[in-house]
Amino acid sequence: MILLDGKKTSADLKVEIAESVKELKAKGKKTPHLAAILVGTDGASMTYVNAKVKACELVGFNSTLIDLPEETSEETLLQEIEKLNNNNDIDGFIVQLPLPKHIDEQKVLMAVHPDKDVDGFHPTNVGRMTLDLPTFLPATPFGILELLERYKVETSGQHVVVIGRSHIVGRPMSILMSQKRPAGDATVTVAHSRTKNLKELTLQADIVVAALGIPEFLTGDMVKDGVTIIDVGITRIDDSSKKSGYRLAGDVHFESVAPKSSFITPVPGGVGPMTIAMLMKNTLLACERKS
Ligand SMILES: Nc1nc2c(c(=O)[nH]1)N[C@@H](CN(C=O)c1ccc(C(=O)N[C@@H](CCC(=O)O)C(=O)O)cc1)CN2
Repeated sequence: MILLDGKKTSADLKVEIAESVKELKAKGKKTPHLAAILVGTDGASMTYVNAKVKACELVGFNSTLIDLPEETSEETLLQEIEKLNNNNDIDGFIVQLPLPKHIDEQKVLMAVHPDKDVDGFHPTNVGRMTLDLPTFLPATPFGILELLERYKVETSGQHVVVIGRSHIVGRPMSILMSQKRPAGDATVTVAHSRTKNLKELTLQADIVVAALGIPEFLTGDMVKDGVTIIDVGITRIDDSSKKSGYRLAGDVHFESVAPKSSFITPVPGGVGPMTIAMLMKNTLLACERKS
């Protein structure tokens, strides 16, 4: 069993991105600048946004964090987005999800200019991704492709079962892995909460992408020997024995699944850190595209 080490791979990627930034600077080009909008005080979202700002520092980007209170109106948020769309120094920006319930997420994501949409969530960019045209790929699926490629996991002709159909992970993952591309060319099945014979499907899978958000859902009896496992889930579970007060659980029951796997991502240290690194890659691309 080989661990797909997202922590190390993302660190390698950040070194590569930092090199590109140095080259840009040496040529007198602009320093990439990422902005992030955070609405509210959700603990996990704060952790992720802070990690994005820290990653910017590490690779030599400029960053701007716009921290808005929970009660921010949709209108105010749309105004903040418009300011970033019109700010020439900002190459790309993200609105951290989830948003508070009173805000229409789709309306917000559609307000981000596609050229600055480094999350790849705008319908224009989703369409371009679907047609396999140059665009910003959503960071989590992009990170999974990068991990599979760097670890030389065979995907061509393999049966991939993606559990979950979210706009951020499951849906784009299924599209990307079915395309003719590195870490693609797979035969993909998308399973979700209404799927009737899930275990029958996962038992046939060469690769399982677990992205349903139910902790430790996928167990050893649901997979075949030699399977590759991509665990996208990160749930915080109360645990008073930990200093933080919680432990992190993936969607995969690691203890029973790992012994049957050829490759498996851990939680933490698997897909999560790759998400941050690929956001940096998209921001660099946004900056390079402008110059
Ligand atoms: N605008 C966006 N919102 C959200 C996205 C996104 O790509 N864009 N994805 C997720 C959250 N996310 C990034 O924003 C993210 C999740 C997890 C990690 C990560 O590094 N996790 C660590 C554990 C960290 C911890 O909780 O202590 C790990 O897995 O090792 C980074 C980014 C939803 N929202």
